[in-house]
Amino acid sequence: MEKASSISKFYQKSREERLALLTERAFLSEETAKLLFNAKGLSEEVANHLIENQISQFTLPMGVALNFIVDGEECLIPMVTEEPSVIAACSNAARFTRATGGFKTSFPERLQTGQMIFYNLEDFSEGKRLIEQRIDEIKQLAQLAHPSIVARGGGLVDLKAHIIYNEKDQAEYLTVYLFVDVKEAMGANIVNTILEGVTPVIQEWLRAEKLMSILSNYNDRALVSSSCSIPFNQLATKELSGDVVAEKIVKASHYAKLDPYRAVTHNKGMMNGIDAVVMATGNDTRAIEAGIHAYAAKDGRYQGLTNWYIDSKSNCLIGELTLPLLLGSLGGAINALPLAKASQELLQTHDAEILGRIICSVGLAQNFAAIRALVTEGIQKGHMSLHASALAIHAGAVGDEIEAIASQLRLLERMNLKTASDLLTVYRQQNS
Ligand SMILES: CC(C)(COP(=O)([O-])OP(=O)([O-])OC[C@H]1O[C@@H](n2cnc3c(N)ncnc32)[C@H](O)[C@@H]1OP(=O)([O-])[O-])[C@@H](O)C(=O)NCCC(=O)NCCSC(=O)C[C@@](C)(O)CC(=O)[O-]
Ligand SMILES: NC(=O)C1=CN([C@@H]2O[C@H](COP(=O)(O)OP(=O)(O)OC[C@H]3O[C@@H](n4cnc5c(N)ncnc54)[C@H](OP(=O)(O)O)[C@@H]3O)[C@@H](O)[C@H]2O)C=CC1
Repeated sequence: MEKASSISKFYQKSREERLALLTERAFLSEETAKLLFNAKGLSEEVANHLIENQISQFTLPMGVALNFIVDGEECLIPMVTEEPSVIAACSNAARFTRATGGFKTSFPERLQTGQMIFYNLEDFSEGKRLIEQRIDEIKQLAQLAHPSIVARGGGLVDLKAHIIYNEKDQAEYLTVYLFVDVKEAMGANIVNTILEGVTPVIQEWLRAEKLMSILSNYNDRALVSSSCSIPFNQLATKELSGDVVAEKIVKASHYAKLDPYRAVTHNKGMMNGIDAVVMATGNDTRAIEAGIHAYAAKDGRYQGLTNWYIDSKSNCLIGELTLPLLLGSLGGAINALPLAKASQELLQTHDAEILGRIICSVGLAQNFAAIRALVTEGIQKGHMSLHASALAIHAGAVGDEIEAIASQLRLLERMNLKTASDLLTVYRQQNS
């Protein structure tokens, strides 16, 4: 069967049928499908050795978003999240892009950043000049500090020295930034190892005090971009024509550049998708979140990160997103988490750069889904109908009761815990 990520009404199938379909379409081996079907959490020793003071395991649901084409490749998106409607929205959004070939990405460079911070220099400008004149020596020091990453074709690629001024505009620190090709890793440990090897020598050169050496999660030397185009005729609703919906989406994207109150929620919607895939692939969600939100404030004001505009020649709505995304396909906890490797199989890639391209596309799709709903029917219709099951469970429904109560909740004008509990009481009386 052709390897297509578009599988209609996938959500109406059982978990077993879904996994069988993904195996049939060669997105999963039989063995990995079995692992996913039977997964009951980490082994005791893994859980006990991954973190400190371990007392239990906290599991979250794992799903898959459909309909994605990224750089011409059909791919399924594993997502770990507790939030209803995120995966449905992501799948729905990707559907809109298929007619024009899905998402196209670019990833010009992927360098991890580290910084060494010095103070109490005699002459800050002289110190800066000294660093700039001895770049080759610093590269050799970096290679000595971590020879194996150089053997893998990586290592220190670039560096810069900046004088950091204080509020009184006085030179107070000299910071040396290193930019390292960390190959398939996210590279925090790699860069920190290089920094600890290089810093003492540079400190001697500068005859300065060292404040600290640490990688930076502000990865502006690992910027990935994704874009998509959606024909107006796909955007029409019962009430609004496609071009009007397109214009409202453009306005929603523009407004998120002007008002931080909206920008934060706009980006949170995008992060619903990004975090879910970062988590599913065993990557460091905190590092990714910190870097992306900092990048959203790069121009001095926190802004929405997606750009939506109209191409009147093609009558399409165009979406673009550029993000700092430095993920690993190995290293950290990735190799210790069996489902992280299963996620790579689903994504059909073990390449950290391609993972970044896909995740950027997921962020763009997730944002489209949210703002399209917001400027048309509103978010509650889709979101709450999928939230109904969570409400039914919260009310105490189990087994068949969950869908029985959820389907009744979806018919109501408003649903909440009280209506769910009342429905469950009646349902149990009728079925006892
Ligand atoms: C929820 C939908 C998709 C329904 O939208 P719909 O048009 O009623 O869905 P449909 O029944 O026509 O189905 C369309 C496709 O959606 C998917 N889909 C549809 N239903 C399911 C389901 N149960 N399970 C899995 N997938 C589902 C599926 O791919 C389906 O294709 P098909 O299988 O029919 O070929 C739509 O209303 C929507 O996208 N709403 C947006 C909801 C959203 O964005 N949720 C994210 C969390 S809220 C959030 O992001 C925070 C926010 C909003 O504040 C961000 C911000 O402010 O920017
Ligand atoms: N602020 C932050 O974000 C921080 C994050 N961390 C944590 O650091 C971890 C990530 O650091 P990272 O350096 O990626 O982790 P690891 O040190 O776990 O993985 C990198 C190592 O993997 C080995 N390796 C094997 N094949 C490759 C390959 N193809 N490309 C690159 N490396 C390869 C290399 O070791 P060798 O060459 O010796 O075989 C390399 O040093 C995460 O757990 C993160 O949470 C830690 C500190 C701060």
